[in-house]
Amino acid sequence: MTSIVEVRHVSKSYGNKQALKDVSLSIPAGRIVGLIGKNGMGKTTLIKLINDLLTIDEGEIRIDGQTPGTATKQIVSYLPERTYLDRGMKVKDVVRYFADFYSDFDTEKANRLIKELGLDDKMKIGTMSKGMQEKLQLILVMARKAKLYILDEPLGGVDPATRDYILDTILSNFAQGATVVLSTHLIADIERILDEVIIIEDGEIKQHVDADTLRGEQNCSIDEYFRRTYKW
Ligand SMILES: Nc1ncnc2c1ncn2[C@@H]1O[C@H](COP(=O)(O)OP(=O)(O)OP(=O)(O)O)[C@@H](O)[C@H]1O
Repeated sequence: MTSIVEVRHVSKSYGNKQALKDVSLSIPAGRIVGLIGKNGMGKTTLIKLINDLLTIDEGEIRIDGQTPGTATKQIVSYLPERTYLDRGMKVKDVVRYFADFYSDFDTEKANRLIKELGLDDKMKIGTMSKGMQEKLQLILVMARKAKLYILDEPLGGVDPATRDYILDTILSNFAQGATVVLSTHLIADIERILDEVIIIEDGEIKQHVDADTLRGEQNCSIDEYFRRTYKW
């Protein structure tokens, strides 16, 4: 299987806090991969390195064979942990902005999802709740025809009833053959969509397994296994 993300012996520190310790992993193309770990374990740091938002101390990363940078940003659609949308803009203006900025952005799809998820395109970002802003951000990210979608805590501020809807939106909207990496500590909610699970603890990769294999071997859900093994 060809891999879309290769991380080789990557370490990263903030001052004297080592956030990632000699991390190596390979993510095959076409899979939905969960990056699972408790708060502060290094998920966002790894995701930011993949997105060229932080510099690597040691090791190397390749996205579709290339070092993270301008070229990889063309093929990676990234949902950051925090909302970054301009509060003064209306939903429809943000959609236009994305369409101008990304050549792979599908305006029709974005507008359809905005309707489906019950958002009003005339609303100003600043008047929307945090959960509504998160939904909009996810729509914008999923409306790109990217090779790789990286979603940092996509369910963060969304109510439980909406989570399934969001997951279905992810499932039914990523481009054919693309890869989705999503980070979360809410395993129970997302495990049904995962092909692979990467467990990160204290900046180290503890396990990288096929979701069905893990469930079969352990005879329980990934959520149960994770709670039992990592004292969740
Ligand atoms: N800018 C920073 N300066 C100093 N330490 C940082 C900084 N950003 C992260 N850290 C530390 O690095 C470690 C990993 O943080 P990171 O944000 O990658 O974790 P995470 O798994 O994404 O957590 P969460 O689920 O809470 O978002 C934590 O101990 C955190 O305190």
